[in-house]
Amino acid sequence: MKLRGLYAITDSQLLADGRLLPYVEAALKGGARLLQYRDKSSDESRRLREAESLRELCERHGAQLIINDDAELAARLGVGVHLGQTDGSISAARALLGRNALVGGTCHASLDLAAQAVQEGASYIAFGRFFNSQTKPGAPAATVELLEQASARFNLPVVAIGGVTVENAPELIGRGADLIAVIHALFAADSAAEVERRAHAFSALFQAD
Ligand SMILES: Cc1ncc(COP(=O)(O)OP(=O)(O)O)c(N)n1
Ligand SMILES: Cc1nc(C(=O)O)sc1CCOP(=O)(O)O
Ligand SMILES: [Mg+2]
Repeated sequence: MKLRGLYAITDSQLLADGRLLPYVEAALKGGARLLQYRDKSSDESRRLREAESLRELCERHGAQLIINDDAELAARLGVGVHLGQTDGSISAARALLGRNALVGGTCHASLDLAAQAVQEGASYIAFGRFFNSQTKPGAPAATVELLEQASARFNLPVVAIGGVTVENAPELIGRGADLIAVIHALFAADSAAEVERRAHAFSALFQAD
């Protein structure tokens, strides 16, 4: 499957109080191709329960689930993982999860980090942050030129993350982003219907080009 389109990422605060499953289902109905479960808590049993429910939703909607930070949980569920620079090695995750699993890596604004991720067996390389991020204001900044350089140099899907909105995403896609990873502009919404509308709007950007 070609990895291209909306990459939705969950947020524990925005999706608290019973919003996790209905809002995620709305994002999937709106066309999200990848879903990352990003929960920084240490409540293992809740994390397992939620991740299992998300896996079921993703299966139903033909999307792929990716667990943030936690290759062991990904292995337990038979899904993918996203790893940052301090979350363990991509090659170890690849060995654990097998050759068909999605293993993504954070490359910040560095082509050298991307080259290393590619060499270790990553499925995609993620760059950011491109705009001010409400979710992660301290993330190091990247420029859009990096997307062109990365897509010319590496034969892997390129993900753009950080402050992405429906308004600024077209530039990222135009410069080479295959996937746009979004938290706030997708899930900071008053209703599941609004999340679905936003997800459709993000997804439509990929049909236009
Ligand atoms: C698609 C995608 N890209 C980058 C990140 C950031 O990962 P990381 O640097 O490990 O930071 P945390 O998300 O763990 O806070 C990501 N999660 N997803
Ligand atoms: C989790 C994360 N990683 C980033 C990076 O630059 O590596 S930016 C970010 C937050 C993305 O959320 P929002 O769409 O709300 O800005
Ligand atoms: Mg991480």
